[in-house]
Amino acid sequence: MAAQTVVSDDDGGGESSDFYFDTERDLFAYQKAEVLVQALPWLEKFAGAVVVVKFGGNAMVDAELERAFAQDVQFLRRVGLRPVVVHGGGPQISDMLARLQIASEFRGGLRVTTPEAMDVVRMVLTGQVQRRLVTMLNARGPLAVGLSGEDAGLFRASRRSAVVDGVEVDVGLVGDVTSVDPAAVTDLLAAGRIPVVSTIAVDESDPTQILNVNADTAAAALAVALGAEKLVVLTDVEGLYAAWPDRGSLVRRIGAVELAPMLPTLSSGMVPKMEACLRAVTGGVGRAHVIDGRAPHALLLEIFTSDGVGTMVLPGSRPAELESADAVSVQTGGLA
Ligand SMILES: Nc1ncnc2c1ncn2[C@@H]1O[C@H](COP(=O)(O)OP(=O)(O)O)[C@@H](O)[C@H]1O
Ligand SMILES: CC(=O)N[C@@H](CCC(=O)OP(=O)(O)O)C(=O)O
Repeated sequence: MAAQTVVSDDDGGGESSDFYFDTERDLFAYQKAEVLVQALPWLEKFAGAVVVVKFGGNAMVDAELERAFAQDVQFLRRVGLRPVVVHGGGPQISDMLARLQIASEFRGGLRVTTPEAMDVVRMVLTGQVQRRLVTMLNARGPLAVGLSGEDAGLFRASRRSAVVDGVEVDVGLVGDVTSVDPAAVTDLLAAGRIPVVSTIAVDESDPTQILNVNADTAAAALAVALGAEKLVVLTDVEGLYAAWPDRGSLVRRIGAVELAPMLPTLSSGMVPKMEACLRAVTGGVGRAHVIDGRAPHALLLEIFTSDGVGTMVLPGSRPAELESADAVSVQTGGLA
């Protein structure tokens, strides 16, 4: 007689059952159901939770992935979470500036933004990227509504410079978010909508002037202002690497205490992302995550599986209580 596969299913509450499968088909069918069962404690834990999801321009690499992202966000909303999408669009802005033959450069990770470039930043973020995301999200129901940081005083910012080799350099119309009025977002959430936010800010010293702000830092500021349960940043790497670009050095969990001294050692795009995660968890957001937007459905895997994906940042120091809440162990007895 062929050996059976034994699956020991721990319900996370101390009870455990053994199931026996004679065929691979039976085992696969069980594993499909098991994915849903594993999601149960997370569905309970995150019922009604506000989750701010930052969708980076480099994660928007193809239409299929964008569709999968939209499905994930719809899924979160349909199962009772309250997702808020904050999007970037750096590469899309660079493409448009190149098409319009407007010179563009980054200094210290920030785009040097002339008044001419600022018009393009606003046009691409609010007029193109945000519109595309809203349309895609609404393919499964009219829930998404687009907002810019200009709307209802959402983001106010002060002008900032960049630091290059220890020297301050002027980067033009670039700001740091100094205050967030989340009322427009909370109104939409209360109405059951999915807010989709482009990160243009109004200059706090001149209400007629708009500023270009980094989308990671704006997403963190919004997550703090909303008292979000989670900030999830989707980008084009698996997460934070301790020894970039050594792929063996992926950091799965890190506390704010361990992350803070690491920031000066990081390079390029990871700096604003990890600063944003740090700002979020020190500002009261429960967890911040950096995950790979190139992997289809990474958002669902992060939120509804015990192991999650990518890098998780926790407030304080890295505690030991984080191992899986509902472990399921599979012992194969012949089918594997
Ligand atoms: N320590 C690190 N770990 C992971 N990625 C890093 C690290 N240091 C620099 N990076 C770079 O940061 C990039 C992500 O930032 P960025 O290109 O700004 O993405 P996004 O458009 O999603 O905001 C990665 O593709 C990688 O090249
Ligand atoms: C000041 C500054 O650099 N602003 C960014 C805003 C967009 C952004 O941050 O987009 P990603 O998340 O895709 O990188 C820019 O102009 O590219």
